[in-house]
Amino acid sequence: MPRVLISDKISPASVQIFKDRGVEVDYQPDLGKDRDALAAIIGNYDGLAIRSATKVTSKVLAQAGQLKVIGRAGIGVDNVDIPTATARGVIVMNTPFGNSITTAEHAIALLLAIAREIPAADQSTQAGKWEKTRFLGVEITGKTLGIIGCGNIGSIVSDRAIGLKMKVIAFDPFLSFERAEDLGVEKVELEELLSRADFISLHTPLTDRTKNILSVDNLALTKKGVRVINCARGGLVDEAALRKALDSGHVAGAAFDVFSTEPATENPLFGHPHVICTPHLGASTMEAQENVALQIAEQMSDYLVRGAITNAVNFPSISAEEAPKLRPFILLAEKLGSFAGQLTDTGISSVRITYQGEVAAMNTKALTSAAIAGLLRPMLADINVVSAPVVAKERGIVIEETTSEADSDYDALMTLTVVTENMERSISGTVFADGKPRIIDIKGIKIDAEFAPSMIYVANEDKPGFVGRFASLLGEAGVNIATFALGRYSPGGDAIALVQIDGDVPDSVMEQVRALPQVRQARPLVF
Ligand SMILES: NC(=O)C1=CN([C@@H]2O[C@H](COP(=O)(O)OP(=O)(O)OC[C@H]3O[C@@H](n4cnc5c(N)ncnc54)[C@H](O)[C@@H]3O)[C@@H](O)[C@H]2O)C=CC1
Ligand SMILES: O=C(O)C(=O)COP(=O)(O)O
Repeated sequence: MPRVLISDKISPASVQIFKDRGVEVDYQPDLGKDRDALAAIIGNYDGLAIRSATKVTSKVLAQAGQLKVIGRAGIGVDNVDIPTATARGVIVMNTPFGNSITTAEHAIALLLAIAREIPAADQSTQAGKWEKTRFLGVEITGKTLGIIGCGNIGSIVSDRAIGLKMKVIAFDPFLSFERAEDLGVEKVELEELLSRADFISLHTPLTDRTKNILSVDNLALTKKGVRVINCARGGLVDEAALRKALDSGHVAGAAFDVFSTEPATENPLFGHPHVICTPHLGASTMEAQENVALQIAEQMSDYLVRGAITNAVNFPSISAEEAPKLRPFILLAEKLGSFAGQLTDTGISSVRITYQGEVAAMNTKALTSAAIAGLLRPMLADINVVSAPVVAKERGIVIEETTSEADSDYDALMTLTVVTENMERSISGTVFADGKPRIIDIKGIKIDAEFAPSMIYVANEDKPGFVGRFASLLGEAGVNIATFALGRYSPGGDAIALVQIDGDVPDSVMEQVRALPQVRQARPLVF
């Protein structure tokens, strides 16, 4: 009988679901906080059910010899080392929608609480002070709410705020104008949001692009008297800079549920009279906890007992028989998607995926899902291969799939074309006999390169001198080139370089590369 450890405060209702489905359960809701204790016993379990307190690090995973599945009763899986879990063949599942309404309601509660200083007024009143003139709040009717990240939770917050007669503006590069119109929100750029919003509420995942999205510079662009609400992830706001802006009176208030270090026992925001803090309570309602607990217990049992995969963030739903043949193509699809996603900064209107040769006869639905998940992952919180097409559709992205078993230069060829408001870019790849995915064409330019953990993509003019100067720049910065692939349309025409490097490339070096006269675009890529 498979064994599952529950190491966080997940509703005990989940225990019965596991038992009813033939899974043995060990309910130790406080264990997750102690990484050493978790690492000491994790080797005995096939499944681990968690919320956000358990940190599933590579050290914990190294001891998890028989672990097959990690189930997150909630949305964010940033407390799980997913690359390591994936490398160890451990499926990571979440419950992408079970607590979104509850979290949106918490953001609205904080918005009202900070507008009327309810916690401070409560404390003062219960201390017998009756300070009626101290607490002069602001009305929210007619005020502008700026939503940063208008996905599941951001769109529910928008809906509730519109109900409260607020004007909602949203910055989200992946929000289509049609979807914004349906939601009744005005899609704007970040700078405009910062300059117009009376309240700002954050609802993005924490990624390289969203880290410190409210930085010292961006806070300086906000309207005097703005109030900031963060119910998404700590790290989206520079907390020290926000404290300074509160101290100077530029920012009138802040309400935070999440912090850059959790549990937050000390924080720059603590102690300010116009700050409200809650201890990561966004998802903490009876209803949401019941939803996510029952859902995760069902999903994990289905996998452990029947091999069915639902809501996995690191694997598509596929049967046991087709898995070995499909796996390298799933990897190819994810990487082609990831390549395109990392190069795309504006809203995507459509994606075309063409399968030629032997891949056309495979489970192209799973492959397309994997490609879309790879494409959207740089922008979306923990998107999974099952929900990727639905999420894309919700965002107004049209997906076209074409299959042709006719011969091409390759036994199997997959081409992904991304269309945005102002450009179209395609990339093709195949899987070689060694089982490794390879890039063979970018924007119609032939190239031959493997995907590597750290790469630099350059689009340039095919003029003498570029390769030498580019390589010298990297060399002078101590960046070692592992492989170097070049391609071009025609002599002197558009060209690309795809370079595999050891380690990361500093931003300053990328700036210098972009400044080379022949360079049109240069991006670091990670796979
Ligand atoms: N406080 C709490 O207890 C809870 C917090 N959360 C957190 O809330 C966040 C949002 O969750 P969902 O709405 O379910 O995620 P989602 O994936 O549905 O939405 C995220 C949105 O952020 C947008 N986005 C990504 N990068 C962006 C950027 N650079 N600038 C602007 N927008 C960007 C995406 O396009 C997407 O629409 C996650 O971080 C999640 O972990 C979720 C549940 C409970
Ligand atoms: O679902 C999420 O992303 C959350 O942040 C909720 O976290 P929690 O389960 O309350 O520890």
